[in-house]
Amino acid sequence: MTNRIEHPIRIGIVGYGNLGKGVETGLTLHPDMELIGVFTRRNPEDVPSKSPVYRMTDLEQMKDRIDVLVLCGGSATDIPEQAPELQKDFTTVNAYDNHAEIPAHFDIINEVALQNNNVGVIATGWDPGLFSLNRLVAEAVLPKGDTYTFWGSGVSQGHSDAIRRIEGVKLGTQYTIPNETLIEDIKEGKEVAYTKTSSHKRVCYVVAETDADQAAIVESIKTMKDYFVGYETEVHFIDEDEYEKNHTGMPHGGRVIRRGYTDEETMAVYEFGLELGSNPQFTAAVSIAYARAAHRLYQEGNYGAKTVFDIAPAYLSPKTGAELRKELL
Ligand SMILES: NC(=O)C1=CN([C@@H]2O[C@H](COP(=O)(O)OP(=O)(O)OC[C@H]3O[C@@H](n4cnc5c(N)ncnc54)[C@H](OP(=O)(O)O)[C@@H]3O)[C@@H](O)[C@H]2O)C=CC1
Ligand SMILES: N[C@@H](C[C@H]1CC(C(=O)O)=NO1)C(=O)O
Repeated sequence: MTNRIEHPIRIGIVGYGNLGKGVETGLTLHPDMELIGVFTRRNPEDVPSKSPVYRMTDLEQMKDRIDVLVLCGGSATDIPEQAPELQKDFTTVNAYDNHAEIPAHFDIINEVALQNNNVGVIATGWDPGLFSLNRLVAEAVLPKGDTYTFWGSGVSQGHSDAIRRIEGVKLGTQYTIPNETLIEDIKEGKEVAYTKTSSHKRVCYVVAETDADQAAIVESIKTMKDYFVGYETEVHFIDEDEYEKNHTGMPHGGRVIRRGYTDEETMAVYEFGLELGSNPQFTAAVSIAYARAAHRLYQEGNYGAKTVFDIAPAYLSPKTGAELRKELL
């Protein structure tokens, strides 16, 4: 692993939504990184950032001024469209979270990154991301057992982004509610049926456009592949005042539980949990650490697409290998 980087890592943010704001805020906590600018599809004057804001077309003449682009668009449509194109000219990091499509996204980014000798770290964040990593470790350590993932209660950015993309939806937030009884049964060692339907409920609050077809919106949500199909889902239509008053917070969290065995009958429970005051800010914090790793991998000539499974933890830290080894004691 390349030790400490000699100059700050120069970061560009693509897309200024909740996640983009989180990266902008989070970067101020990392002395080895600097924000070069925010890049948006909108008119820069319409973007409420105090940082330099550019049009996407400005990236063309800024290739030599940016080390890593953190792609903060929505996974439903933005990342699949933007990431392959931007990968031609930049090392990138994204928080792509359409789980079913991650293998395909990896292959697309890998081909472009190898053709252009750069790095594309995909599906960072917490799920996918740190939850994925912990599921891997838990299953490697406890090969005999079962793994359960629970999210919430809180706001899923991906699911909220997805409903906001539906025609006729002006504003939308999706809450994920875990089945706490099922969690208790798992921890008590009971036999459980863990399915989409049994494990979570999804509750959506939507502000519809004035002339929108509300029945069509409900149908679009409940039949949305990869996001809502299989889950018990509620859709509530509210006015903009109620939305702004009660549904703009973005707390979340969850836990990965591996109930395993270290012999035929001795049980071990591996649990990794998160309690997040701000889902987007934490997701941004993970993407920032992986932006550091992406730049190091680029400097080592270790090109191509990477997931959290492919990157040694030490690459995430600003500390040198020697400093980290002292912390093992
Ligand atoms: N892996 C993980 O654990 C997690 C992943 N995510 C992923 O992050 C993605 C982004 O989430 P989030 O930032 O909440 O999504 P937002 O809807 O806030 O932003 C998505 C994009 O929409 C555009 N946008 C934002 N605000 C406005 C506006 N007022 N008017 C017009 N366009 C706007 C921005 O692009 P532009 O500036 O170009 O207009 C922005 O990049 C989610 O879709 C999810 O997939 C999120 C949390 C966890
Ligand atoms: N990717 C998720 C992060 C977690 C949250 C979640 C859910 O509530 O279904 N699944 O994964 C997000 O966009 O918030």
